[in-house]
Amino acid sequence: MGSPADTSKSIKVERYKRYIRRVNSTKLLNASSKLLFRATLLVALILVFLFTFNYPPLALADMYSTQRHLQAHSHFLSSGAWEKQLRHSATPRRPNGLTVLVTGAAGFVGSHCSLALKKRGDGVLGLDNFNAYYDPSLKRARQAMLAKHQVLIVEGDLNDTPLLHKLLDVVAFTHILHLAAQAGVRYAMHNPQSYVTANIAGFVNLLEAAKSANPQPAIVWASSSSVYGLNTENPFSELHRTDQPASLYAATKKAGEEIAHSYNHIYGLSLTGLRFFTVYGPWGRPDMAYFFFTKDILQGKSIDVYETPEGKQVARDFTYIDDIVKGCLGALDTAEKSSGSGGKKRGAAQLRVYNLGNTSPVPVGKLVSILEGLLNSKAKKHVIKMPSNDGDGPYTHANVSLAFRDLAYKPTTDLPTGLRKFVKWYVGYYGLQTSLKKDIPSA
Ligand SMILES: O=C(O)[C@H]1O[C@H](OP(=O)(O)OP(=O)(O)OC[C@H]2O[C@@H](n3ccc(=O)[nH]c3=O)[C@H](O)[C@@H]2O)[C@H](O)[C@@H](O)[C@@H]1O
Repeated sequence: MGSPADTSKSIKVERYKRYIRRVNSTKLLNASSKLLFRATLLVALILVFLFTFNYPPLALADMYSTQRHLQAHSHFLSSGAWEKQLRHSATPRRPNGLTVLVTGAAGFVGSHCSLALKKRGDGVLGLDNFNAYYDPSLKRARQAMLAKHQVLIVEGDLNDTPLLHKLLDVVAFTHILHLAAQAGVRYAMHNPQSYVTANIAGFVNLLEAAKSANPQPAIVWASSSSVYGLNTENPFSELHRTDQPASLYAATKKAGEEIAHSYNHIYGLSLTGLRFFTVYGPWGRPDMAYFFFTKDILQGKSIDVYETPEGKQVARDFTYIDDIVKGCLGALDTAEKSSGSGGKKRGAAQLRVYNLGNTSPVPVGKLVSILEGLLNSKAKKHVIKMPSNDGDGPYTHANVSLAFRDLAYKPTTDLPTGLRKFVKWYVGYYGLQTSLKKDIPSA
């Protein structure tokens, strides 16, 4: 046993040691928390740098797509109610009615077709990504118009694979009317990637989902008159060359036709491509000439009217929307079933391509003079040579005998009649009735 002095000394030594251990461990804690803090700061700085300076489009696009993905997934999770809404919209209200997924349903042709299908008792579910290629508020207005008719549009992208699979799982679609695309001939010079993303990757993604579905739906989709490219035979027939596209837009549509061939061949998907010829009408696309000419004429701004390098007028086979809708419905009604199921081909399936035009080309100068009459305003015309490198062609002219034979397609609206209907809608939609000096003359 030691003396009391020894004991007190050893207690003090022990207390000191504990003190030192505590100090050391606090130092260690401080050091590691400092390290942690610095690491967190570094990670945060790197993230801020990536998002803000380094890859803004990529990082933001990823963020938005993840957000949309999560939104879609949160729909999936609270799925009962959401799935019920999908099924309600997609259920036909007539015996043997079609069950159609319409992609691009908030678009020009998509909204008209969705409404026409719904009105005759078919089930329609829309899909649209509401992108900002042109004023999204017009797309929202079309969506609201469709909602009044119990057509639901799911907000989502063609490239969102889980979403597509989910939609095809929830509803046994008999048909897909695929109209979602990056449209516009000249914009391809400015944003080529958007054409590849929507018209090629998006189309393949849709076909992948459709081929795996059970039952496989039949697919009708929008190709374009622009696939005729440098073809000089006239009027354009489905038998003519389409291997000389004059724009990237045309090339992606032509690629779509070839991709359709391969999915038909490998998986037995029933596929019908429709080559639309410059579609116009109420609820149309603001990026198209007839639409922005109307706006500019009313605002007293000058318009560029193109002529060919040889000084000739350019002409288009302008086709009225109601005629195009009849062609789309005719194609859906005559589409045979896909032959495969669950990704396996069980036999040959239908593969078709049709022109849907008006069979009557009109020079752009004539389009302008019709608008001048309807708007009661003189256009400030600026006639210029067509920019040589923007993919534009001098004229289009459809031979529609195949569509007439197989789809009973027969266009009935001439340009003056169709433009009158467009202008009537335009002044109503934008609330301009009173600014026009006189009423739009009726037919
Ligand atoms: O037929 C088609 O498949 C294509 O029709 C239209 O393309 P486009 O015929 O070029 O339609 P607009 O851009 O409205 O041009 C119509 C006419 O006006 C002319 N134009 C265009 C713009 C302009 O400022 N001035 C002008 O005279 C064009 O050369 C063309 O002859 C659509 O924009 C495409 O999405 C569609 O695929």
